[in-house]
Amino acid sequence: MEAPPLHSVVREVTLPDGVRLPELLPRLTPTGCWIRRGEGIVGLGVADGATASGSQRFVELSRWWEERRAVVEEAPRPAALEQIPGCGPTVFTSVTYSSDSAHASHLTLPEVILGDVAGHTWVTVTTVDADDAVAAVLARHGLALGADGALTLVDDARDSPEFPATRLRAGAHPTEHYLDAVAAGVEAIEERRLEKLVLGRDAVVEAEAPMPRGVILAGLVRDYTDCWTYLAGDLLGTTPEMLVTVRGRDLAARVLAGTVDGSLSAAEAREQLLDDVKQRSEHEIAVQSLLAQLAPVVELISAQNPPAVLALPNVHHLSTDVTGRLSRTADGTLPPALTVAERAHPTAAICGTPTATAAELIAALEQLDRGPFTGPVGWIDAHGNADVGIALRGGLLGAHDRSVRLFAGCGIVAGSDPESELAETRAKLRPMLGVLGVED
Ligand SMILES: C=C(O[C@@H]1C=C(C(=O)O)C=C[C@H]1O)C(=O)O
Repeated sequence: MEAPPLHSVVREVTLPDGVRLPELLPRLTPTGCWIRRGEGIVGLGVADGATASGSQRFVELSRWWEERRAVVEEAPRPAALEQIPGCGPTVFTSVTYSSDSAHASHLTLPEVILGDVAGHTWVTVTTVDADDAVAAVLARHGLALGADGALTLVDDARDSPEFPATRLRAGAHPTEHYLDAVAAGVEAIEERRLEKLVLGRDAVVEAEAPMPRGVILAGLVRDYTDCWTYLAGDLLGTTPEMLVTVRGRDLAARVLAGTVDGSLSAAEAREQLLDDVKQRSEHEIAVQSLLAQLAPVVELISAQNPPAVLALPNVHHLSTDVTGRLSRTADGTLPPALTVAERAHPTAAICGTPTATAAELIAALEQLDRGPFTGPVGWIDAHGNADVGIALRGGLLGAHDRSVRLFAGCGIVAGSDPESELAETRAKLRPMLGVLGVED
């Protein structure tokens, strides 16, 4: 059966009270979010969507959006907004790290998307029902649009909701399990079974009442300006690592591997990252894995060399930006963003080298369903532009948003010390623990 068309309208607006999008977040209940350095998009409600699992999850999701975006009937867009990526119907997506996960991978097309990019603020309204008026859709999300383009909040939620009391409890395993897993990983590397693997662990934060998603996101946006703050389905966090950005034929990525604590000064961090053989080789493995995996879909690709140091409030990372140009497929089209993401995933930054050996050992040692953690997360618009990050420094909300399962992991190479790696996972949990008001 042919999919019914999607109807979409884009309007240039001023946001309520003339604020920027991040300031509006605490007063919204978003279903999708992607913000960095104060700019991005926030989705409200769900117009349509798809889920998939197993080894064909990328293919199934990608096919669904290719079919859906082909039947979008869009009202003429204001000229100033024609070229803005993420404007118009856009899906938020989260794909699981492993094909074995019990969690679903999904695409979510919000009914309303508020955008604030490059000095433009707009609203995209997408419906399946052609008779669903823009005003009625906006009203469902507490918004009203004046004739002058001023967007207002109808129920006037001036103040952010109270954040409930929270507490931290252990995840699937006690921390000793993580120390043992790292020690076993180092042993496997010393036996030359593999070069590198990434081991993760989880922790759970419970709340006395539902935690307002908009407040969590606003906190992450405020504290981690240089990261991409995301929400897709029940997954939210703030990631510094970009799996793949697609703008037309242009592709970009940011590879991170090699980490020291954020309490070090810039000079100390540079010395311990740039001048350290172990950190540099761990980083190089991750960069090379991405370049090799993307080779079949690019005609040009290059990596920054030497790497830079990315300073975040909680950690410093070795960081390499990659840029390239996508190859056209046999029929002259460009590969869809999710196909490119599937190629790139999993990089050695979140899995290891060789990939298959590392993936097997991760499953055996972590004993954790990572779900969407370390999987692709981001958005894809109807022109095929996309930002797909790696889901790090985040967690998965539980029933009624009264709990969140957090995840953090570390790259293990020859000579890695279990206690230091455990400390590194603590540092990587800090963005979420901070905004959830929990002390580790
Ligand atoms: C796995 C995580 O981070 C990854 C591991 C890194 C490392 O070991 O140095 C650095 C960045 C990420 O690629 C995480 O944040 O949970």
